[in-house]
Amino acid sequence: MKLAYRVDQVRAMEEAALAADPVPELMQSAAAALAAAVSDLLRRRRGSVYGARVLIMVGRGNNGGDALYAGARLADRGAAVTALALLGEPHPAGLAALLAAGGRLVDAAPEELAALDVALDGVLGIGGRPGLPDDVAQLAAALDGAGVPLVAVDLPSGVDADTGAVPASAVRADLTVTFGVAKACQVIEPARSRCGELRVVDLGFDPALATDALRCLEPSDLATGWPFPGRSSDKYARGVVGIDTGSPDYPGAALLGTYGAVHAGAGMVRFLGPDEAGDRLLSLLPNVVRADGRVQARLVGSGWGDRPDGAEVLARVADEGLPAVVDADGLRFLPERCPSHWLLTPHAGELARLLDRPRAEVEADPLAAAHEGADRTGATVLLKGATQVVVEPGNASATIAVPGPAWTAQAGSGDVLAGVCAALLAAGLSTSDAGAYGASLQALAAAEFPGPVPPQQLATRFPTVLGRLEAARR
Ligand SMILES: NC(=O)C1=CN([C@@H]2O[C@H](COP(=O)(O)OP(=O)(O)OC[C@H]3O[C@@H](n4cnc5c(N)ncnc54)[C@H](O)[C@@H]3O)[C@@H](O)[C@H]2O)[C@@H](O)CC1
Ligand SMILES: Nc1ncnc2c1ncn2[C@@H]1O[C@H](COP(=O)(O)OP(=O)(O)O)[C@@H](O)[C@H]1O
Ligand SMILES: [K+]
Repeated sequence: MKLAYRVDQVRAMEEAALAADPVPELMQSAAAALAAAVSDLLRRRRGSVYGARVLIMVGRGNNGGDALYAGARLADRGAAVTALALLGEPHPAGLAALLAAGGRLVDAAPEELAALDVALDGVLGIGGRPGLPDDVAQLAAALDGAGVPLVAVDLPSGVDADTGAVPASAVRADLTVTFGVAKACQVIEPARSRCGELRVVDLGFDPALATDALRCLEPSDLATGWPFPGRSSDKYARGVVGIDTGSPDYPGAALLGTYGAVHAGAGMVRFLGPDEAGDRLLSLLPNVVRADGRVQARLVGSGWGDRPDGAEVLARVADEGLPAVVDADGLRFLPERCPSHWLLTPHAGELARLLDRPRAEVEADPLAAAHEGADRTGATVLLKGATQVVVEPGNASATIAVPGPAWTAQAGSGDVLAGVCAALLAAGLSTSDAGAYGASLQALAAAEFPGPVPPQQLATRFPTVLGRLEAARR
């Protein structure tokens, strides 16, 4: 599992490290690692650092300082390094080091950008506000257009470091060399995609100083935490899911959720929704049981439309006390306070309606919106989207699912995912793990295909992915 942090947490870790080591030393460690990463890139692309043409875009903070010191190291190795000050006076000691090593300070970008071998973005780091002045944005876009590899120092300038939003112009990097720990913007879209490859430089920060880091799942976490059946497991150990989804207008949601639960390994699925969907389901999946009986987790809400008894169904599910996934239209009928063993699976529009806010606000800061949703409802929230985040009520931490291709963004994907999450709840996982593992499985399965596939076909790839994960455990 990777961890990522907000700026206030990074600053606290930085301060503690600074108490042990003076500023220049920390900056020198950062610059040395940055110079090494740029040297690797130059060697890969042109064989050597010697004679490479390097442009450094410099702001007026320590981020520019890192870039200038790294530039000095590259100049020492024979690169032709040019620094361009973009926001005023650059870091004085860093600039002095670059000039002493034979680098130059210029007041305009070179005419022929395509002749550059690499550009460093040392404009803004964790002290930056989102967005870039127009001239900086134009230069960054021109470098990108000219095919010059861009290395972001700590983070791509212009992104919002804490939310992952890109509200205005921002650098698009090929490589980001980040210091101490990963930052939230490196794991949340759309900023995540602006980072390119991410390299985290160890500066000896103490992660124990921040208890509520963002937990970013990797496939190995699924291999360890997925409830694979044991040799003596029976269908009840694997878990029985009771599904009441779909409606005459939306029968497909019932089929898709059931596909999700069955292919994610539910021991049994009882389909308790409308007959139209149930009859069709049996012809596709004869293993599905239509009779009520023992159930270990419920799935409700997908494809309900304006179901007239929606609130009563949810009240019954709450009284019964079983873990449950409440998806889609079910979210319109939530009680004042939900049981803590419920997992809500809204997309941004559904969460916006729940919080009575514009959708754009949820999309601009999905993490904050998911926290608000969990705290208000009392249930765990899996907020779906390009970044899938899971938040428990009263818990300042959050889990981010393994990211997957955008092809997943299609009608019906959410229905399948809700079925996967319900199967995981029935197998005994916590609401938070069920949401995060479910969303991760969907992403890993989607990554198996070179392009779009319908969600029901995606579900049939779950067994292959799970088989591989289980084998990786041994
Ligand atoms: N303190 C330390 O010892 C270390 C700091 N490090 C570096 O220091 C960086 C943070 O440095 P700073 O706190 O100086 O902050 P920045 O270097 O991010 O820059 C802040 C400066 O830019 C200006 N600014 C912010 N947003 C702007 C915008 N949108 N348009 C125009 N100007 C804007 C601010 O007014 C301020 O002057 C980190 O990202 C990292 O690169 C690393 O060297 C590790 C060690
Ligand atoms: N850009 C994206 N990249 C990857 N996955 C995405 C992206 N956008 C949406 N998704 C995923 O696609 C699924 C869509 O779910 P949802 O909108 O609820 O569909 P529906 O309700 O029609 O079934 C969710 O799992 C969501 O997280
Ligand atoms: K930067």
